[in-house]
Amino acid sequence: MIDDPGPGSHPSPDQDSCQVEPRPSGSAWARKFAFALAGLIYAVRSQNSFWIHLPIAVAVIAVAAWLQVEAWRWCMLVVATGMVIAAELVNTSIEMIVKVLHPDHDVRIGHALDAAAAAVLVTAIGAVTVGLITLGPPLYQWMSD
Ligand SMILES: Nc1ncnc2c1ncn2[C@@H]1O[C@H](COP(=O)(O)OP(=O)(O)OP(=O)(O)O)[C@@H](O)[C@H]1O
Repeated sequence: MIDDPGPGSHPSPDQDSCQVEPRPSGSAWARKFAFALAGLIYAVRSQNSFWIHLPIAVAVIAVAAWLQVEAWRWCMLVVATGMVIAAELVNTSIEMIVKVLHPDHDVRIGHALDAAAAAVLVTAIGAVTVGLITLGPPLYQWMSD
């Protein structure tokens, strides 16, 4: 029987083969969720970018709740905010993998890291645009009342 290393630990190369895995059971799904949650917690604690993203996300959610916006506005805000956080997680993952696998300076690695950072920037610009379009009119309405 293979020891379960738990979230935050990783299988050795011989365990990490390309065999077709059996359908995950309930506890296997719980383990997958625990690994993902561990990754989220680690990224938030180690990346100062999240110290900007998360307060903004909380503020947007608070304003939307306070204004009691319609469901479609909630959907837009949740998707836009989720995309920024997801892009930041992928960017964090790429940065950390590069630091382990290729810590030496390489122009191609630089381009790859820049592209990953650009993905975060693009989603952030999109999220700001969505925020203005979805929260702007209800905020204006509230100020006019
Ligand atoms: N190994 C490398 N080779 C070439 N360029 C690199 C390399 N590592 C970093 N860079 C350049 O430095 C930039 C910043 O990379 P880095 O991984 O330090 O991002 P950061 O967001 O500043 O990291 P941190 O999370 O440590 O604050 C990259 O976008 C890239 O242009």
